Amino acid sequence: MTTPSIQLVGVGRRYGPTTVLDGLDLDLTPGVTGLLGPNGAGKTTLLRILSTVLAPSSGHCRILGFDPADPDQRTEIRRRLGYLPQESGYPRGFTAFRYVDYVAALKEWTERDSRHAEVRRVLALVGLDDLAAKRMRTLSGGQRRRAALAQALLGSPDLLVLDEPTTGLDPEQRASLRGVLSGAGHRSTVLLATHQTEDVAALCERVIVLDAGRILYDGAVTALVGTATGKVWHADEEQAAALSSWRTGTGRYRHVALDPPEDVELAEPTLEDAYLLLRAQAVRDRAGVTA
Ligand SMILES: Nc1ncnc2c1ncn2[C@@H]1O[C@H](COP(=O)(O)OP(=O)(O)OP(=O)(O)O)[C@@H](O)[C@H]1O
Repeated sequence: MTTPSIQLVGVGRRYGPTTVLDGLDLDLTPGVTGLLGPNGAGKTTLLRILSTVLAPSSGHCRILGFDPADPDQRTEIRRRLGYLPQESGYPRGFTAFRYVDYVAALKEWTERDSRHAEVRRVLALVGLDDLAAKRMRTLSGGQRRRAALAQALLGSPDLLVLDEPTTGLDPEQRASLRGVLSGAGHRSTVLLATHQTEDVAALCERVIVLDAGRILYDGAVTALVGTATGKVWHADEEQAAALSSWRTGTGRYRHVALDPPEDVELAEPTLEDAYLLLRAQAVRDRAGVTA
């Protein structure tokens, strides 16, 4: 059995009186794991804890074999970590090359020639090699996001923590990024928080769904998609009671519901369908408990 590169036991986080993460138990091993959840579920908070930016209020973490609560061990984690925050500031006057080179220097990459070679490698990985000499302020939003991603990839880190990496990327860049991340997942532990269920379906074997600071689902993507079988269907009419319902380009409606009618024309479910159903079931369960 592979030793987990991340182990969380009873990890919680509060902001004042508000509990944002509630006693999470989680093991992560190499590969690309998707992290889904609604706005405010606690995804960024979890990623910040894994990146040693934020300390948990309770519980224990072991990251790449080190304890982030110990300052020396925290440094060891940071040496092996690549982190793409949800929002990052940019030195606007720096070129893309200088920005990534600056981060590489902060990461203790002292030998200039090998550092520059690594900066060129990661800029090429995110498709910015031709734009390396442009200043950050003159790049588009998606191009700046790719520069931020390039800094996370420096040194092929053992742990890659990415907060919505595909936001603002065009379809070619998103597809190309999938290649980069699946490659990274061969040797590293990659955790990818996103609202793009297609990216998770395309890339990840495992998905974690966070909801109100708790893990609602942790398992295989295929198993989660399988839970939606029989709950997605096509019809000629609108279905007001459905969880989601829209008229597709073919002129027919596609419906998703926890309790579909009988004898319907079933459609192939997607991860998005399964995610919507999982969340709806959780709301129903909570209402049932409080009723
Ligand atoms: N510094 C902070 N002080 C107080 N509350 C905070 C702070 N940071 C986050 N929160 C709260 O913690 C909760 C979880 O936020 P978090 O950013 O982790 O969610 P998320 O799942 O990443 O959401 P999104 O999908 O919108 O990015 C939210 O209710 C948020 O308001």
